[in-house]
Amino acid sequence: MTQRFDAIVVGAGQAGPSLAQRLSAAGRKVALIERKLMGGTCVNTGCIPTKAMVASAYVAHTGRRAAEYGVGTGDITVDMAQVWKRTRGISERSRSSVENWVAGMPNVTLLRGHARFESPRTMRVGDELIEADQIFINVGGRAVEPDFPGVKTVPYLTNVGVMDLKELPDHLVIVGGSYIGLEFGQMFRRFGAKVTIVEKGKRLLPREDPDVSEAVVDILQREGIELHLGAECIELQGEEGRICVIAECAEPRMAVHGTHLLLAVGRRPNTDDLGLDSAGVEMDDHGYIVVDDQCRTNVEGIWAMGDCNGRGAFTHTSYNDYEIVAANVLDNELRRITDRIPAYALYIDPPLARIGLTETEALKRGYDVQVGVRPMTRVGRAIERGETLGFMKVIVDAQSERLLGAAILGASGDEAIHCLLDVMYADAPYRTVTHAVHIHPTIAELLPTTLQDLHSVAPQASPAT
Ligand SMILES: Cc1cc2nc3c(=O)[nH]c(=O)nc-3n(C[C@H](O)[C@H](O)[C@H](O)COP(=O)(O)OP(=O)(O)OC[C@H]3O[C@@H](n4cnc5c(N)ncnc54)[C@H](O)[C@@H]3O)c2cc1C
Ligand SMILES: NC(=O)c1ccc[n+]([C@@H]2O[C@H](COP(=O)([O-])OP(=O)(O)OC[C@H]3O[C@@H](n4cnc5c(N)ncnc54)[C@H](O)[C@@H]3O)[C@@H](O)[C@H]2O)c1
Repeated sequence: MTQRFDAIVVGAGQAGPSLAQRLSAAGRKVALIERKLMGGTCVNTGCIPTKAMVASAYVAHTGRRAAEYGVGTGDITVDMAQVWKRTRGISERSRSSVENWVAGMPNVTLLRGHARFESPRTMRVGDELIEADQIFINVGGRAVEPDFPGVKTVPYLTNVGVMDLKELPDHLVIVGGSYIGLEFGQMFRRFGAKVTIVEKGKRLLPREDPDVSEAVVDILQREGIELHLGAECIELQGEEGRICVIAECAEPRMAVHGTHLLLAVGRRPNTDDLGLDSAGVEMDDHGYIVVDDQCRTNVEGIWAMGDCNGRGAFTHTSYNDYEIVAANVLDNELRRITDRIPAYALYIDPPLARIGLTETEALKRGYDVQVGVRPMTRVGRAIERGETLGFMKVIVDAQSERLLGAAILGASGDEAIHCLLDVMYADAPYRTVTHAVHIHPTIAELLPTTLQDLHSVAPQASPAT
């Protein structure tokens, strides 16, 4: 017999539980379906555990520098089992709180299992058939497992397995030099492993301005991380404990031998086994569910939120998709994905925080670009903390006097950047910031000064991509 609900929410990641709660508060009878761990990627194998590990790595790194600050320590050692235990504890507490939250939601039935469409209004979860007029998909994604020659013969880790290592690898080789590759690369180096990162791009982080890429390379190399760029033709050989990553096409030819291999070459959506064909829901060539500005799919009554719609790849974008859907469906308030200003942080140390356009993008779009740059060596708080790597950079449109974007690669940049982001959301002139009096001594204190020191950038001086 088919069980009837008002709404089905598939996936308990960043959007699903919040939407289930709003629907339930509006008196709807809701089925929330989760096939694995409540809280999804961020809570279990993503942001939360990685940032907990980054925190351990930061302590190890700062401990090694303790004498600079006049603090004595013994030799710094890292107990990976304790790093793992702390990380898992933080992640598990977060998962429990999602579980308890959902368990306390009136009108919400949690079904554990894999959901698959049987028709546009019906889904199967194990032996149960359920139906609803509104279905909200929040199925997230997983690591791409690339078809490199030799990949089937070589043991490798993804973001899931690498977090479960309870012993330090001697030499971790990482393929992919973006968020996951760089965050894990720096943390394992700080834990004491030799780390090599192999990236197919000719420069690291090609979506960022070249000055940002160069500074990130400098930060990583200072810590002894080996980088190989332009490695487009990866081949794998070896066995447990003796792995070889080869790129004949790299110049010079590259062959790196390591003990462990992490593949961090991107994510793919969990849409291949969702029965979307049976519902007639359109996907793009990469399997992302095609949605409009309100997260609606091509099938009336079906929405897709979070990583699986390809319109964002972060926890905050998934959560914002929930807010957009809730506003449109329940509050009769028009909210749109395109109202969102790009914002993200790469959690190496110091972090790279980014909002809006890069300088390169702003020039390409024909803005009358002005840029202000301040090295962290000229930020008092960074000097006092002994963390002076990186710089802050603001990008302004001289015509409208609006902020177009910013990058802060520097201590606490991930926090400080929000005072610029909020001014962008307010659509206020950048002078709002230059006239603001910030607290001394903070990292954000120097943002008004950086904005008072703008210079024009001609299109021909556009940084090479
Ligand atoms: C290592 C790593 C670090 C990250 N760090 C950050 C960070 O610092 N900041 C940041 O903003 N983002 C970060 N991210 C990205 C962030 O984790 C994701 O963008 C976010 O979790 C996406 O949320 P979601 O709700 O779209 O999907 P998910 O959190 O992936 O949730 C989807 C849920 O759906 C379930 N599911 C899938 N298919 C089905 C089905 N058929 N039936 C039932 N259930 C199903 C899954 O089990 C999962 O629980 C990181 C990601 C990784 C991998
Ligand atoms: N701080 C954060 O917000 C954070 C942290 C971790 C992960 N994430 C999310 O997780 C997602 C996945 O991260 P990711 O780093 O795996 O993917 P990504 O898509 O950001 O980067 C993949 C990298 O692998 C490289 N690559 C791809 N194919 C390759 C090949 N054949 N050989 C060598 N290099 C190759 C790419 O050039 C790129 O640099 C991101 O989209 C991000 O949104 C976010």
